[in-house]
Amino acid sequence: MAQGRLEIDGVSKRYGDVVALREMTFEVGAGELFGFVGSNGAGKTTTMRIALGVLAADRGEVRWAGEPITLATRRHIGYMPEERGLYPKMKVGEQLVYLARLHGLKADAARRSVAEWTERLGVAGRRDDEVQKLSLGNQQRVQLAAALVHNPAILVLDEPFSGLDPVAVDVMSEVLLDKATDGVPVVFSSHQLDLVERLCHRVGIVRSGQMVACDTVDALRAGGTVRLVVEAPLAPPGWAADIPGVTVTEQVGARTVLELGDGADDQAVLRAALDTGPVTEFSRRRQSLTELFRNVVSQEVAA
Ligand SMILES: Nc1ncnc2c1ncn2[C@@H]1O[C@H](COP(=O)(O)OP(=O)(O)OP(=O)(O)O)[C@@H](O)[C@H]1O
Repeated sequence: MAQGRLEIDGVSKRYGDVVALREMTFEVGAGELFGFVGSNGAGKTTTMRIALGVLAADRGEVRWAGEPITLATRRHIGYMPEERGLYPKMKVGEQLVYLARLHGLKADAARRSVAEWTERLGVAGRRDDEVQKLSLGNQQRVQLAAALVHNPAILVLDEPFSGLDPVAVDVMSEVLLDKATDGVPVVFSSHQLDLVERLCHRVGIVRSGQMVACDTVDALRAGGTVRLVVEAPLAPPGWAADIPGVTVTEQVGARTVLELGDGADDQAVLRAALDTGPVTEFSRRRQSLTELFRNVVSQEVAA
């Protein structure tokens, strides 16, 4: 199957008076794992539904491998909806075979694929159980299997990690990385930013229906505030207050976290710390995606 990038190009959408998306634009390359993050109501689900074609955009276009997505190409998308979409009274195995066949697999291939994915996702022993008898986490594993059984060329997953236990998170992470390695563009939304930071090649931060930052986490960090962590057990409160260009953001016990402004000298901080007695830790701390996210979102609010 042809590999290609998924492009969301200038997509706008209103629900009555509510503007859900304003020229939403980003792309996910073949083989790329893309994390889609944003506050509640920012427009992630709306974007994903439009990418899948279950919702029409007011303006803009979604393309795959350079061509607008059509009914035929939609069959190659694996989608995991936020509201989940399994039939509660149907047996897990029957349901997955049905879904695989709906996407064009022959009966034998569908059964093989269902056996493979339920095994991989740890729900093979539940194939004869009704979906409603499974725990929520296991239903979610089945939902992921439903997105994968037809060997999709694009994966679009709405909060696939929510509510999963740590082992299931590892299984899900591994599957998504493997699909990306196979050349599939994979986009998923999540509020678990540590996970997004760890897994994704690139991240898009969306606010009020617009993409406000989109890059690798390292690139998004570049130019951000430099933070220092200093542990000086004998330092009195306020020991760093008079160092030029330095703001203390946290002081708990022996540990102080400081932000360096433009031109601030980290060696001046070290000297001031040593003046108080022993220094047991002195390190630079990289901004986490959570901190980046807060900055981007608050900048936008201020704008
Ligand atoms: N069917 C609908 N009718 C009216 N407004 C809607 C509808 N669906 C979404 N919206 C509105 O569109 C905006 C974007 O919602 P969307 O569900 O896409 O956000 P989200 O980023 O997925 O949020 P969350 O993280 O909470 O799932 C919100 O203001 C929401 O209230």
